Amino acid sequence: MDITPTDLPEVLMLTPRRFGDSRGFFSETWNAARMAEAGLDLTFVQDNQSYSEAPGTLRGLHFQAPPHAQGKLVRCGRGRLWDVAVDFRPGSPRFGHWVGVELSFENGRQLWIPPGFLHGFVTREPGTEICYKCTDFYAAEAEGAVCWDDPDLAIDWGVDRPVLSDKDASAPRWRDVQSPFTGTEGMA
Ligand SMILES: Cc1cn([C@H]2C[C@H](O)[C@@H](COP(=O)(O)OP(=O)(O)O[C@H]3O[C@@H](C)C(=O)[C@@H](O)[C@H]3O)O2)c(=O)[nH]c1=O
Repeated sequence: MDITPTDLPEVLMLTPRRFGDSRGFFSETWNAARMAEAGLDLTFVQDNQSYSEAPGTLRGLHFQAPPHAQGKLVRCGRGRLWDVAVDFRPGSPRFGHWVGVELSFENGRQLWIPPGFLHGFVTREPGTEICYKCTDFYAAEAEGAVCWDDPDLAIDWGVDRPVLSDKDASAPRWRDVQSPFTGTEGMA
């Protein structure tokens, strides 16, 4: 497993080893003991999958407020997507900064997004599947969102008119959402 920090140092890119043979490949997509040895001692309680038909489908930017804050380990099971994390921790020197990484079935990459970050993604191929492990359960009452095309964040999604849910199409602006985080999330 190769682990590389991104421009947001708490957001990590993980590339599990693939054992290829004449059938295809085998890969451990999560191994708690090995990851703990590598400094990522995490407990996941929920696994999620979503599937998007059209390329240019955008989901985000989402978070869950404490005490239900979620860290997410994201990978692409099929197709290709652009995964984005935004630092939403008050007091962080990188508050409001974002990072994007292409995740695909082909490259097998994963992105670790700690609690305290917004998460969103846009699909880049038809029939794209995303899978992610979460460190806390879904809690509808703790859900929050920031609009994907916020000018203060200026995220380069590579699409102008994405397919959105009604909820995401009417999400509030970054400057109007009070961060519920303490600022220490994601610290080692
Ligand atoms: C996220 C979630 C949704 N749901 C339900 C609520 C709703 O009826 C339906 C669809 O929910 P949404 O429209 O919020 O799904 P979606 O827009 O795919 O939301 C997801 O987006 C990405 C970017 C994330 O990071 C996730 O945490 C989650 O917020 O699924 C659950 O039952 N459990 C869950 O964990």
